[in-house]
Amino acid sequence: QLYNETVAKAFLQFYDRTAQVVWNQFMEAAWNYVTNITKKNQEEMLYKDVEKSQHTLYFGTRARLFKVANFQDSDVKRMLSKLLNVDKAALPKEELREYNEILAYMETTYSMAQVCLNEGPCLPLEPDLEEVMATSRDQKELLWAWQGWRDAVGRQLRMTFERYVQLSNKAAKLNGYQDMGALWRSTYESDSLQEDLEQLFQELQPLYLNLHAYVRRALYRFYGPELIDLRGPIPAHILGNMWAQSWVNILDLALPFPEKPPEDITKIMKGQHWKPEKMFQEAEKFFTSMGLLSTPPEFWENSMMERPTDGREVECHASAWDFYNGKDFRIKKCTEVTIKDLLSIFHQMGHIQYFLQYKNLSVIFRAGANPAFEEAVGSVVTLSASSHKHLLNRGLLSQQHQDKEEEVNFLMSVALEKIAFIPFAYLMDLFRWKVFDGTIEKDVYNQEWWNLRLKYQGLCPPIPRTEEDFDPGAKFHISASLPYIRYFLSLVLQFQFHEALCKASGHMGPLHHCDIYNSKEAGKLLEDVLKLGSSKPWPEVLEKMTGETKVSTKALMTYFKPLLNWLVTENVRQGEILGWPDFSCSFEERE
Ligand SMILES: O=C(CCC(O)(O)[C@H](Cc1ccccc1)NC(=O)c1ccccc1)N[C@@H](Cc1ccccc1)C(=O)O
Ligand SMILES: [Zn+2]
Repeated sequence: QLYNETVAKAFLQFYDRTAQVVWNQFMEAAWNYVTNITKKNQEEMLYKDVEKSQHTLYFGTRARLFKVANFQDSDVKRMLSKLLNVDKAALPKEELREYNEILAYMETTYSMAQVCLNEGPCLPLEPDLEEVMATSRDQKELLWAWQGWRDAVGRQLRMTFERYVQLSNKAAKLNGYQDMGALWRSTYESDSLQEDLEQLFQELQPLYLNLHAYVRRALYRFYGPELIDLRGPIPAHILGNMWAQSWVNILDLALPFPEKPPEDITKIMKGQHWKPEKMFQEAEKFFTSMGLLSTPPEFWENSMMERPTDGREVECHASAWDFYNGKDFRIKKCTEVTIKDLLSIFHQMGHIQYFLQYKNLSVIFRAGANPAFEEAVGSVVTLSASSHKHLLNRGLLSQQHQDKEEEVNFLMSVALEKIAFIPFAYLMDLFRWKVFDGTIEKDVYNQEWWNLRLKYQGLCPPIPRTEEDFDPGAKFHISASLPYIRYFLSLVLQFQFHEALCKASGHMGPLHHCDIYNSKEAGKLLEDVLKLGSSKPWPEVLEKMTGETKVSTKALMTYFKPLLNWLVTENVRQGEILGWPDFSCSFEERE
């Protein structure tokens, strides 16, 4: 019959050839916009976005005509099924234009926002406000930055976000989904995703609750009873991060053995005159040391490695870019010379490596096995890169070995980054899924956000919040309409990958001692997984890497076992209460 498998193959080749051109043009226009935010560049990007949507819709509607049921080739069937979801391209022309303008407005408001001192300079988020949140120990100054950022971003986005939700759900329904949350979850090709996620979260609760109780005690020692209730939630502005998603910046207040502080790697990097380019070279070297692919010249010519000094407005939130021509790959980052930014560059270079490995696939398959795989690749490398063994080997540490107490200090620093992150990464999309499915209605957005922040993270706002505020909008991914559950899943996956890659590299001994640098065996295992892109269902890809078909918290628990033992002992010794039975967020100065 007319639309048979042979025709389908020709149809898909035609799609592939045209998509590369249309997507490349859109990526160029989007890049020009985020690295030079002007009205003209926004218009150009919106125009290219419409062209991309027209292309998507043309092929999406025609893909539907094929009766794939009796097709033989599984790749052809998988490619056609991926074309069926046209996302926002399903919207009528006028509403698509409005939707794209809303997306650009929200992301630009976030990227351009600043908080101004009474008389004097206005501070952007990166690096200034993040620096205040990381280093200030004056809770009034922390409150100034925390509240100022939410006034400058969240409050501005509130109304627009309501319209964004309507149009998102309309687009989702036009694609056959209940709401946009259902469309986002469909990328994981699992009919038990939400239950599986809840299970993973429950397995990790003991670790988080012990860390939360221990950190609350440390903050109590420093800020006193007027700020901290030892049986209650922790105020969200004193955890070293604008969103309290990572607590590593208050390691100095929470160090298990303060008489054995870790070396300050940022200071060592500055002492060795590290520059952003060297940081990118260091990250690339890690991948090539494993026999993986190096970056092409275009990467070094076209990336934006530092915030421009010519007055251009840019989006500083780091990202990696595939220009879908098999040659042009870039990172955009406002790099500062710090260990935090070095590890962030490893994460971005992980995205680049994925691009390089799957660049010869059809554009339809040029994505991760699932979005969590994309995020886990770079993060798994940071687990090795931040190990004592690796930093010593790369000349970023001088102390030869760690004793037991220094090891606990090290594991605490990793836990303040990774374990503190668990409930935050989980609730980000719990919130948005409920907003999309209508469980959370627009007149209670902010109080429902803080209900989730209390329930999952055990946090309180430092000052009363109202429905004039829109605190979720103060986080990049919500202003940029970027799903977040990928980071929760990536957190578990990266330890599962780490265990598999360490085993392949022949590592013996504790998981947190492993460094896969220079391991060609680990590189081969990673390469075989990355070059599949999204051509196979992700459980098959996971099995290829780890031998398991299910995401498992076992490796993560193994990695942190020594720390959990120490934490439980310490919390029992202090008589800590796990959790926050005093659940009220009281604001008056405690008597
Ligand atoms: O947002 C990021 C890093 C940026 C990114 O690499 O994940 C970036 C996000 C982004 C930005 C703009 C447009 C699209 C996505 N993702 C990528 O650059 C990316 C992702 C998939 C494929 C290709 C590129 N990390 C998250 C979570 C995180 C990750 C790792 C450590 C700490 C925290 C955060 O900061 O809250
Ligand atoms: Zn990422």
